[in-house]
Formats: sequence, structure tokens, C-alpha cells
Amino acid sequence: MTSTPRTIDVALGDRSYPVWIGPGLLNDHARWRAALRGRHALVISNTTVAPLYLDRVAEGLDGLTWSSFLIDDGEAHKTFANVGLALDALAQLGATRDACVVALGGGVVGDLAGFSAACWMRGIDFIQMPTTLLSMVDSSVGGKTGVNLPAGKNLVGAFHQPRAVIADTDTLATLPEREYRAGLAEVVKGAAIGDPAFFAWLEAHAAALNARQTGPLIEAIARKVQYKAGVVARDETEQGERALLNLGHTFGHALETAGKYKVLLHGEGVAVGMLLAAQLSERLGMSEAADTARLHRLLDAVGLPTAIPAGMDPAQLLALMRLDKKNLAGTLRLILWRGIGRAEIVGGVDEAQVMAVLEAAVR
Ligand SMILES: NC(=O)c1ccc[n+]([C@@H]2O[C@H](COP(=O)([O-])OP(=O)(O)OC[C@H]3O[C@@H](n4cnc5c(N)ncnc54)[C@H](O)[C@@H]3O)[C@@H](O)[C@H]2O)c1
Ligand SMILES: O=C(O)C(=O)C[C@@H](O)[C@H](O)[C@H](O)COP(=O)(O)O
Ligand SMILES: [Zn+2]
Repeated sequence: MTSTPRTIDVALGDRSYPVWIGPGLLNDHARWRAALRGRHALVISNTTVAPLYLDRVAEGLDGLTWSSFLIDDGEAHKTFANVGLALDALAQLGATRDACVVALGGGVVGDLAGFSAACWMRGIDFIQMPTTLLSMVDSSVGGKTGVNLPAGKNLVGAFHQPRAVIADTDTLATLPEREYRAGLAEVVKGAAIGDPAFFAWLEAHAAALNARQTGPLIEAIARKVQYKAGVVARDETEQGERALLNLGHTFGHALETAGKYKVLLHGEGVAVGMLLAAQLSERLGMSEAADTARLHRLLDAVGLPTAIPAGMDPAQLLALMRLDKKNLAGTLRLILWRGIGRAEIVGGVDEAQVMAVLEAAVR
């Protein structure tokens, strides 16, 4: 038995789906098994998460024809090659069009599993079972799936919505500290983009969140998911407003890629990227120094990095930023900031100004 989970609906007409958040949900088989329509299931996970949680999922799959496909741990394995192997695993299973892919793990597993599901027979069901804070608050919701190329992050992918998201908060007990804090970056991001009251709440609850206190933690997850679900429902395929969810990401993805995924985690890149976006906005006369300082203090309070790691080359970072998917007509299009809770899409950003911010931030 589990306590009643928080439930948030992602409202997309006949493709709407629930996000369930709470303890014990992986064991609540009756709840999530109902989302599986056919006879076949492929659980995609990784070599760290599967030994911890695959048995809980396996019990719920009893009676189905299912198998698991495990990737090695880390962002460097979110590759086309692994999608190919996942598709081979679906073929091996004999998966028909009513099969379901189950993504058990963090955002790397979720993005790759979702993209594999989008590709198999031109699209089959998948469900998300996020096991990191970042994947609970962000990557499991909204249907962005895909993989990285050597040239950059998430350059290949598809919009493919899950049928359900099962966020069992008990799994966070085994999440390493650094990964937990990286997840907080995507929580801060949501508040910084569009929810000043939530930002103030985060400032007041930073210590409780650092201590992983259950009540504030579930509240923070639910508030961030609620916010993201609203944006996705209004603009599923990023024709407009959804791009705001990319605050800090043009800088952040460049930082991640430049470090070959060994220097900064995704959430850490986003934290540094948000501050760089705030500094650039201030430089362009869009926002106030006091707001940048407030963002800086909150990121510090939850233990996130705010500086570009030593040794990174501003020119390389700018080159990587030129391949961001938001760019149009060969010019930079960034998410900039008007202050707490107010982000904006800005096209044709002057590269010299971006370079000045990058150079000032290199330690
Ligand atoms: N699709 C989207 O909308 C979206 C949104 C945000 C981020 N992302 C993507 O998500 C990825 C980052 O996700 P992430 O931060 O979850 O990283 P991750 O998937 O690499 O997981 C982080 C680490 O935690 C381990 N782990 C996972 N769950 C665990 C648990 N319960 N206990 C112990 N260890 C556990 C993993 O094995 C890994 O080492 C990036 O690729 C990013 O681009 C996608
Ligand atoms: O859901 C979205 O939209 C986001 O932008 C969420 C981001 O946190 C996430 O990192 C996403 O994967 C970035 O997408 P991309 O389009 O920049 O590849
Ligand atoms: Zn992100």
C-alpha cells in the first residue's frame, strides 16, 4: 500500500497523461500496469539503477513477455549507437505495435528510451519511471526525447509523450548528493522563468531541501511539474513559450559538451548557464543587478556551481552555442531574463556581448 500520490495531469487531449509523485509508487503495480496496453514490455535502464530498482518493476510485469536493456552509466552513453541496440532488443523481444518501453532511471535513460519508443515501428507507448530528482521535475515530463551527437547535446530527437510518469520519491534515498543538487537546478529554473512566488518559497526552504525533508521535497517536485505541465500543454512542440524552459541551456549545453560530459552534470551546466544568461541580460540593459544577485544567492544556497570551470575556452563555447536548436538564420536566439519570474526569447543576440560575458566569467 502507498499513500495517495500527488497527481498532475499533462493536458494534451487524447494524449493526456498523469504524473504521479510520492513514495512507494514503483511497488504500486496496479496503478502503473494499467498504462501498458499490449503483451510486450522492454525496460530500459542503466547499470547503476537496474541493480537497485529493476526487481520492483519486474514484479509488476509478471505475466507479460518482457526483457531489459541496460546502458552504461553516464551522459556519454546517450547515443545513437545505444538507440540502435535498444531497437535490436525490441526486435529480439518480438515487440509488436502495442508494446511498451519502460524508462527506469534518470534523464539519460528517459531521453534515450523515449526516443527508442518513438522510433520502433514509427512510435510505440512508453512510460517514465524517473529515479533522479532532475528526471522527476523535468525530463520525464513533456515528451522531449533524443540523444547527443559528438557535435552537441540533444541534436537528434523527437517529441513523443509518455503514457504515464511514475515518480517514486523513495528512489531518491540512494541518489548521490551531487546528482540531487543538480536536480535542484531545474527546480530553480522553473521558478526563475515564470513563478516569483515559487522562487521566494525556494529561498525560504533551501535548507529543508538540502536536507531532503520529505514534505518540502515533494512540494518542490509537484510545483515544478505543475509549472512545466502547463507550459507543455500550451506549446507542446516549442513553437513559442516552451522555449523559455531552455533558460540557461544554450550556455549550459555548451559547457557540458566542452567538458566532454566529465566536468559538469546537466543540472550544473544549467546553473552556471542561468547565471550567465542573467549577466548577459543585465549587460543588455534588460534586468537589474539585484535580481542577478538573488539568483546567485539561491544557487549558492543549494550548493550549485556558478562559475565557468577552469580551462574552458570562451571561443569554443561560443562555437558550440551557434549549433543550438533555438537559433535561426545563423544568429543566436537565447532565453534572456527580465528578473525573477520573467524570462524572454531574444533573437539576433550580439555575439560580441555574449563573448564579453563568457570572457568575464572564465576563472
Ligand atoms: N527531455 C527533457 O525534457 C530533459 C529535461 C532535462 C534534462 N534532460 C536530460 O536529462 C539528462 C540528465 O538527467 P539526470 O540528471 O537524471 O542524469 P542521469 O540520467 O545521468 O542520472 C544521474 C546519475 O544518477 C544515477 N542514478 C539515477 N537514479 C538513481 C538512484 N535512484 N539512486 C542512485 N543513483 C541513481 C545515474 O545512474 C547517474 O549516474 C541529460 O541528458 C539532459 O539533457 C532532458
Ligand atoms: O522541456 C523542455 O522544453 C526543456 O527545454 C527542458 C530542459 O530542461 C531540457 O534540458 C531539454 O532536454 C532541453 O531541450 P533542448 O531542446 O534544448 O535539447
Ligand atoms: Zn535541462
